[in-house]
Amino acid sequence: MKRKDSARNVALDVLIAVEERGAYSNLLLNDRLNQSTLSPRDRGLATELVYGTLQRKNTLDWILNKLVRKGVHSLDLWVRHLLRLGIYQLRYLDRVPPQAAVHETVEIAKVRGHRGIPGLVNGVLRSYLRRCGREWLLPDSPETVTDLALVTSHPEWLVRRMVEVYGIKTARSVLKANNRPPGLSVRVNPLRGNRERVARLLQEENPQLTIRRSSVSGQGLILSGGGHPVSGRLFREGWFTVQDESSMLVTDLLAPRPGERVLDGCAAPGGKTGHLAERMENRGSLLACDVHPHKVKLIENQVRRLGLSMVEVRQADLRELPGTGEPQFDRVLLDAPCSGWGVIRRKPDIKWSKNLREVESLLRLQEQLLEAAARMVAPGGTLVYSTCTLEPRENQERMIAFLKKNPTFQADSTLVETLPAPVREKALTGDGWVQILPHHFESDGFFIARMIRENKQRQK
Ligand SMILES: C[S@@+](CC[C@H](N)C(=O)[O-])C[C@H]1O[C@@H](n2cnc3c(N)ncnc32)[C@H](O)[C@@H]1O
Repeated sequence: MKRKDSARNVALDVLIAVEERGAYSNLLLNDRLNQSTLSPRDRGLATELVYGTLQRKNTLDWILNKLVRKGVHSLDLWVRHLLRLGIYQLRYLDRVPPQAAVHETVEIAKVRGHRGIPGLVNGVLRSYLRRCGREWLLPDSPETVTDLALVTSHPEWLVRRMVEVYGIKTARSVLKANNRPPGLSVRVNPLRGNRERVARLLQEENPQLTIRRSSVSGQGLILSGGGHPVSGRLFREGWFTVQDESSMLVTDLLAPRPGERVLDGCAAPGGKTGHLAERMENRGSLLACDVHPHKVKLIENQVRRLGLSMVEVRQADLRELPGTGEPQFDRVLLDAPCSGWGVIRRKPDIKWSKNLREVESLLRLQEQLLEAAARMVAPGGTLVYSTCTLEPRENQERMIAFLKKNPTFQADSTLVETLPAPVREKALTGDGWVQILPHHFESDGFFIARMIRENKQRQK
């Protein structure tokens, strides 16, 4: 039988490939959707199935382990994913009638598997429906690590760490927020028009959109309610860029001015590079560097679309950039590679594919990158260090170690005055850094530290 290009088949292909190749779901899904002939509605369903199934893996497996005699891990990889997809629809997707979910899932099993598999799939899904009720109830307000891991569907090691760092109440809010769908926010390009004007034009181009102003960044708009702003003329012509609000705040806090010399040390795919150049009104010098050749092209694409001519894009390891050691930049941004625990709702595979050992290997790289970035900050200049993670060893503890080793830098005490009031109230930490958690503004979790280099070199 020929395989149908359906939303469920696409979702299944992606889920299998994520596990087999350890690749990111968002990239694979984009590729697979681009090759498919799915309608916009089915593309939406495939996307929801992929992210939802990855997000809820723990809870789905808990259910399946009660329904599959030898346990979910005794099944072939593709059958396991197909059953997760089936149960996900039955438990979480109100808009798919249960009979349709069972039928479609069994049809896929018939095409892909031998005789026994459709029967198994049919039996498991029907038995879930039959046994529905108290058996599948989970605590509303879980109190233990095990329950929290099951209810919010995260690995226990991550839940344990979140509870250790933030306490049970905040950890619960973070983990629940990780399961809510991410919003769509865009950054207005002030070189094209101000926020009010771009909001008006976007509304004209997409009448069904609801548009709100961001309370986190003055250039941000939050879009909801449908439409495809990214496929329209305004996007192509560089009037706006899709970017998370917390990520916008990073550049706001570096606050580069027109005419300055600025370095974006880990720049790809270029979200913040474009923002820096916009704030600099395309005047001065901005060097955007990234170590990966294929990612450098992404920065170039961004810069071109936004009509920014001031940016020099360079493929280089920041630690070996010619001129490292010369304090030549007024402002330096280090948006460091990190464990990404602040963006789990966008990339749910992070919680299954990474672990605490990975943090260990990142710590050394972050330290070296920060040392290299710091050497290039001119006296009196500003250094911003940011990550999209919630792990203190990559954030607060990194800062404490850095300031101890580099006494010519200090935390910028004026940060508090420059923060938007809602960020100051929710995300300013006692030691003067910003740690946005995903439930604060329904945006990405981000850590941001701003430091100033002394104007005179310290006498020994
Ligand atoms: C968090 S991402 C940067 C995101 C980017 N600032 C943005 O807003 O679009 C971290 C980046 O650091 C880059 N990177 C990792 N090691 C590096 C190194 N040694 N030198 C320069 N870039 C590096 C990675 O390729 C990755 O693109």
